[in-house]
Amino acid sequence: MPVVALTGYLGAGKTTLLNHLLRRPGARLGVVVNDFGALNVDAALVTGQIDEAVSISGGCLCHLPDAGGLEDALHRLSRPRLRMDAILVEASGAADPVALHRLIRGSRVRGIRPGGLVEVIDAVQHFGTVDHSAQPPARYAAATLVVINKADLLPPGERDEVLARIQERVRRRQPHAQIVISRHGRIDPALVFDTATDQDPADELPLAQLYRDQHHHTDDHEHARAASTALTRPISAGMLLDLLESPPAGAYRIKGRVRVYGTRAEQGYLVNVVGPLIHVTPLPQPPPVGELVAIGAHLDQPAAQQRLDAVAATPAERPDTDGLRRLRRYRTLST
Ligand SMILES: Nc1nc2c(ncn2[C@@H]2O[C@H](COP(=O)(O)OP(=O)(O)OP(=O)(O)O)[C@@H](O)[C@H]2O)c(=O)[nH]1
Repeated sequence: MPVVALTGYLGAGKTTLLNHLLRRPGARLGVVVNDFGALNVDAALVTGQIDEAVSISGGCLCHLPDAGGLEDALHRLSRPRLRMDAILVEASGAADPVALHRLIRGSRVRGIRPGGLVEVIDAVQHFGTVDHSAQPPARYAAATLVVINKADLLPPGERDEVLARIQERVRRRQPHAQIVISRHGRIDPALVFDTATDQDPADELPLAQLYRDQHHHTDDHEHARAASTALTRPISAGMLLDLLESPPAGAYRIKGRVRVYGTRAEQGYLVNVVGPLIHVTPLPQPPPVGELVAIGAHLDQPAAQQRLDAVAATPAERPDTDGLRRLRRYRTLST
């Protein structure tokens, strides 16, 4: 289960973005906030006790008093019976994103993985608040997805120039972050998490979810682009690692279920990439049919499709020792 940090300066639009994600039909989201007084999650989306990890219509809410509390909250929200699609941690405006990111990466809670850090920027206030020195703000170092919000409030004549300046400042600190522009935090939830539905089989293939994403035209946000391929045979561990370590241009997330030859038998793996974060988990059984999906707001779709198809079209015939060694570096214990 991905744990996604949601950060941004005071008033940038974190809660607005969180509410937008909570409105995603069918999403089961655990939400951790560290200052409930400042939280204004849509009342309609929240029921139950505030300081309990209670399942609610759109998600789950609990209170985070301190760093130790984060571990406890993640533990409670990651319980398998809650069947969460993701846990979102909304930091207070004063929180240090780099420290929060470190806490999530260092978590010892089983069954979770870092799902990226979404930094929300107020396009109007940016240069008057967080970015006023020669060096771009250190807080961007940990960002995987930067949402430049309140674009609607920029005067039309200045809009493009201001947005370009903010992007340039972010890129100087964090060249690999994916940057999207938004109004009222309306970003494609597919950039942040996958939504499983009760109709999906227990060993759900991401394609079903992708299909829903691509054919859900009533949404009020720009759609992320995606490329996917089915894997009918074991793939080369080396080619897989090349893909995960050097993703196609514009890819923000890569996910998949794959089969590779281990030294003794075929092994299945669940792979997840978010920005620079690579996560590999062994599956109890190799999947009969595997799959790879790449998603990104600015994905070069044809190039991504070619890369994924090339992996699918080069089935491995035997264990690839060097590839397996690289794979093991990322491998985490299955839970
Ligand atoms: N015009 C406009 N207003 C926005 C946009 N996004 C958020 N707002 C408004 O900005 C105000 C602050 O938004 P919040 O989502 O509460 O910001 P926050 O980052 O959670 O704030 P704190 O938790 O206090 O740090 C609210 O009044 C929102 O309605 C946007 O894109 N355009």
